[in-house]
Amino acid sequence: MHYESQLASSSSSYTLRNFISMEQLEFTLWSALVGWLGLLVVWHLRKGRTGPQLPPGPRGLPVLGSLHLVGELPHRDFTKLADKYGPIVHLKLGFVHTIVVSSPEFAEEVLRRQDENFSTRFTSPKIEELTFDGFHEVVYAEAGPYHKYLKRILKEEMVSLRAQMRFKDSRRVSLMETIQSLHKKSKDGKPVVIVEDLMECLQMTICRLMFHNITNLVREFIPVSRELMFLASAADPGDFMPWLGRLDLFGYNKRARRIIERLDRCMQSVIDEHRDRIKSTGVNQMADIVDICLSLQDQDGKGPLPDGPIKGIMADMMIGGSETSAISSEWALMELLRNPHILQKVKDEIASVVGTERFVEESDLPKLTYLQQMLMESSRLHVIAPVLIPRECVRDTTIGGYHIPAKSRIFVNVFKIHKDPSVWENPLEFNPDRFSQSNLHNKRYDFLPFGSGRRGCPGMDLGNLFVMSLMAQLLHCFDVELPEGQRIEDIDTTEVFGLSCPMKVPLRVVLKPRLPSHLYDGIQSSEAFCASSDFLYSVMGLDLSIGASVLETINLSSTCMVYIASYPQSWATQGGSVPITEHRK
Ligand code: HEM
Repeated sequence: MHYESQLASSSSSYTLRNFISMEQLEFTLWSALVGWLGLLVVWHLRKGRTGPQLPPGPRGLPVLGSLHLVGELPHRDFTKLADKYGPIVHLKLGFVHTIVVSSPEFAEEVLRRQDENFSTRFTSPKIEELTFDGFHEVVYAEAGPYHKYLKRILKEEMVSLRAQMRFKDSRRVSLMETIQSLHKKSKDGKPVVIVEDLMECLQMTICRLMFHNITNLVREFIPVSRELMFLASAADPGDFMPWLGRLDLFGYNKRARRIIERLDRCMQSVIDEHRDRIKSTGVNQMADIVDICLSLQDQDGKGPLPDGPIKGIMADMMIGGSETSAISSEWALMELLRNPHILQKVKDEIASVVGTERFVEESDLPKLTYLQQMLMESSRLHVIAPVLIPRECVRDTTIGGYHIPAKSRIFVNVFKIHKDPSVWENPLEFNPDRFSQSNLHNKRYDFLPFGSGRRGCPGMDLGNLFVMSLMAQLLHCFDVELPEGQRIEDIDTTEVFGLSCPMKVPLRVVLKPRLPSHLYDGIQSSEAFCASSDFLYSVMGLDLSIGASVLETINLSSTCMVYIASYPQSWATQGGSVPITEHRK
């Protein structure tokens, strides 16, 4: 009994002692936690006061951040934010730090001074699908030696004016086919959705530049690459909440995989066909871009440019080259319809240079300075990539004294810069004269239709050439009018956001031929062109570029050149130019 009561009392006193110590322990732990949190808050506040802060911007909601502030036209929403918070804005889009710069000064900081910090693109599971044999094409390639090499090949060997000299006839035949087809359509006087014809013209041109005359593949290639364009620009929840990317809620990753497989098959057969032809004839005629790419490989397909990147280059050409130029032309046409006095001035200029007894030649283009000014003005008001293609910051840095965390997504709001009243007088007015020789000024980052820096557009020269020739030929061959009953004020000038920004309601126009009918009737068909050029290639072994030397004399006019020369786009900033031949060894 004694033993039992002793045990009972000892056990109860043990339990009590134990309880008290637990309470003390808990108290101590809580005090430590509160103290630690307090210290953390003080440290954070002090850090905030002394270190650089994030740029100003909206606070955002939990999880979503400020996604609700960005709608279908992000460049317009970013512009509203810039009006409220200033030329550099920070917002969280989902879980992603997002920085929008909207002044020439901050654009220069991103595109030139800190180009290296902002030279990569963000990736997502969808973008990871967009590879060929595991190789990215230029647009999404990670910044580094591979991107630099591929881009240099694309620019110097394929899309520069020098490289394009050999493809003059391919360009001409597609353009003249379009004129012929528009001429037929014009006969019934019905309106045409002009961007569709322009797009087809450019896609055919690019296919011909790339693989000369494999017509059946061209037909397959065009719809597939359209789907690729859509997928590349489609916004996905995974872009803002990275863990959602793998769930593939909208099925984009799967679609991207499928489309790349199709495109890959299509391009591989083009490459194989070219390789077989070169093997069987023992000569690479350098007749198209695939031939040029294959010249960088040895007979077994090895060398610095395997098949994967060649397919990437073809995808870049198709995506980068066709839609951008077609849409630029559509916007320019729209502005001309809204400004008949400017349209008349452009037509007068073309007539004075070309006359009325022949079509426009590429050698006429440098003389069409007012047309060039008009196109530059149109690309100022209607930017094809209003926030460029977003980049990612590779390391912590500062802009204008503000902290920019590594992995932030960066948008350069060219849309706003191009309409900044402190840079452009009456910015909303369509006035080609602001690009005339006498009005040129030396500011570099207030006009960025092709972006700039390491990620700037490599196809600027070719894009300009496409748009110039299309517009010159179209305006020379046809009087372009609005359909009967449609007033200028009825034109809907809203845009759709995407990889490029087309008109929401495509422009419909009525075309009336202006030249003598025998000219349209005499347009050579593509079959005739292919037959004659094939004959030259295969029988006589002639390189058509010899006969296509007109482009040697083509330089954009001095107006354009001053601007382009002032583009900080140079390869010098990318580590100098290693001669391409070194990569061929
Ligand atoms: C009027 C025609 C064109 C316009 C307005 C245009 C515009 C642009 C813009 C704004 C960018 C983003 C630049 C940046 O982020 O700084 C870009 C990138 C690019 N463009 Fe173009 N472009 C045109 C024609 C072409 C053509 C003909 C090609 C053909 C090869 C091309 C290929 C590319 C490529 C590969 C990139 C990605 C560059 C990189 O990430 O390094 N573009 N373009």
